Amino acid sequence: MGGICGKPSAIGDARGSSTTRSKVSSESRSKRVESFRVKNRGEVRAGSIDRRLNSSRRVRDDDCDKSREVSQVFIANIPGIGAIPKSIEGQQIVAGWPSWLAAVASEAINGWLPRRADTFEKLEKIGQGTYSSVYKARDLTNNKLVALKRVRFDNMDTESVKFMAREIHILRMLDHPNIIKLEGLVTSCSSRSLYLVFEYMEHDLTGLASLPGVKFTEPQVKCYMQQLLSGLDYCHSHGVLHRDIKGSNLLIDNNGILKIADFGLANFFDSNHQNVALTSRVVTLWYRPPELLLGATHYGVAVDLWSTGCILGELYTGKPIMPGRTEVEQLHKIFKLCGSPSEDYWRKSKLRHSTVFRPTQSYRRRIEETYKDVPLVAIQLMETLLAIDPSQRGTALSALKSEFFTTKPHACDPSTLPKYHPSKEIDAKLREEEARRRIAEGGMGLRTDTESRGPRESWAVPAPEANAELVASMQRRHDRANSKSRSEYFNRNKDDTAAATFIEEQQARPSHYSNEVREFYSGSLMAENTADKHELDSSTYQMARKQLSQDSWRMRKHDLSRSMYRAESGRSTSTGKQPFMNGDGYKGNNKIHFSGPLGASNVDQMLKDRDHHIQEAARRARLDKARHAKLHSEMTINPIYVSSRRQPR
Ligand SMILES: Nc1ncnc2c1ncn2[C@@H]1O[C@H](COP(=O)(O)OP(=O)(O)OP(=O)(O)O)[C@@H](O)[C@H]1O
Repeated sequence: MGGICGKPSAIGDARGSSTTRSKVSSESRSKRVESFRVKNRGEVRAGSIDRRLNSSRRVRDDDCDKSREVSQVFIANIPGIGAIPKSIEGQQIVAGWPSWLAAVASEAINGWLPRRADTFEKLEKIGQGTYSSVYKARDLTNNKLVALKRVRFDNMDTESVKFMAREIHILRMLDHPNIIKLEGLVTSCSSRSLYLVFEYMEHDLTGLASLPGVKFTEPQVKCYMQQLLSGLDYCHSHGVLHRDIKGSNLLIDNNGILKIADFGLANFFDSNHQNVALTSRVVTLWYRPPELLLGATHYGVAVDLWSTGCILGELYTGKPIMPGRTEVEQLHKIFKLCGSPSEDYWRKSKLRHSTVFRPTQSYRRRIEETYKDVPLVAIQLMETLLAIDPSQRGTALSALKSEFFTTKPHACDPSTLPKYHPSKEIDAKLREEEARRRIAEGGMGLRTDTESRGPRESWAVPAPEANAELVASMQRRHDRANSKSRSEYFNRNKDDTAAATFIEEQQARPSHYSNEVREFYSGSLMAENTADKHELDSSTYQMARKQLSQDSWRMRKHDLSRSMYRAESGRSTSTGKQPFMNGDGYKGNNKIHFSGPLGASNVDQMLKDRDHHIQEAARRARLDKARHAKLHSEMTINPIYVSSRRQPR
């Protein structure tokens, strides 16, 4: 994919060779296009691309072979995708699709021809997702700006390609003003990656909300919510769950139009019976509903509605409303705000993790009292969307008919919204990094989250670890031949983490339950070891300290704690000791904390202690570093001194 990734300086060099290539193959190309057009009953629409091919701004794609010359054509408005006979796969290869893609994703590309890389001019990177990078580019065929989402298939297992094929398949099916439009695909003959071509959107909601000084008005919030719910209603009525609704996946253009993007986790669902098992490892942690955290595998539209409720709260408050760092903490935040599930709910839902996650005390619902400044109609909608029982959340359509939209002030027209500077989640991250760098340069040392960032920016971007399980889950799907689609339909547990399966095993074997599950949860909530000697001597702690200087603060906290946990658990194993836990899963100020059953006081205390330990460890690391620096300067000045002095720990 040299063309897409090529630097502007390479553009001039590529001009001659591409032009020659274009002339040489023009005859065979038109024959093949014609043949493909006939075979697809005239669905192929040849673009007026040849003129553009002579453009001086064309980028290099030297690696692609001549068979790709046919590819400067695309199709619009593809009807539903049916079963693909084998002969179509052959035609697809003739039409320019790489055989590895046609073999696995024939349905997804059916009726389309690949775009070629040198019909785009790459401009800049605008997004970094879990398994993809997104670039702003210019489509040289029509001079329009586009977004190119590059998906790499490093180890090229067919399951990864099928996973991507589902995203393409779903995107092609959906056609709605509030859903991002997939305009084409670019393949590379040289590398096994694929570019998805989308219409270009200037903002995403996370980036916009984190712009300094931006505060949304009520008509504006209603305008965004109306568009989000309209897009969702369309998805749901077409049998598609998005399963990753969050600010950075809600794109907004300069005309105020909001479009739902990133269908990487989307899937079809059975709207009537919900009898098809789906994975519970979906939705970014902050936006994940309680039933998924509790291991539900039969669910429907309610998962997207929960995330929508989180977005609504975020639009009013300017920050994510439940930013948990781990699944346990996320559930605790949910219970504290939305109340704990009723007895009836626990009994009926039979959720896999309910035994271990069930709080020892019940929590009261506190949405209204928490958001006193939010208008009542918005609170009412939040109450519905953030119902603990998914069956109480209604539908996107019922939300659209709610008083929130019928009461004045009404949603404004998107075109009347203020125009903003382009802003993306990636920009918010960069601003955050810059702010941290400035603080570090100012000699203020390491700070906690809230100390080191502005109030608005501070919660704009999910912590890298906030979605660790989801990332790991997706990574597994890509790394191993263990696709979500396969596992969801044939074995609901395969796609879940070993840890989740582990809980089930433990539940089946009550005699081993406590110790093993405690260990699992100590990993989940993270265990802290505060023994100075152990921290300072262990090589893992040294590694963690090294990371302190490299990573973002949130990442630092996460890795530091995990390294310390690993060190601690390694020691426990070597001595053969099992960690000790008292009745409520919390063991005072020292050593290890376990999540165990949730109790309001113990979790709050645990989190407080954990932050305290992390700050302590960071402080000690700073002191240690200063000691090293001092000693180093002494050694440099006075070599004799060195030999007579013992090395520091
Ligand atoms: N059509 C587009 N126009 C402009 N920017 C886009 C477009 N599509 C994506 N982006 C930017 O790229 C970012 C990442 O894109 P996307 O969410 O599709 O990738 P991903 O790998 O699935 O991400 P994640 O893992 O965060 O869900 C988005 O948050 C957005 O800022």
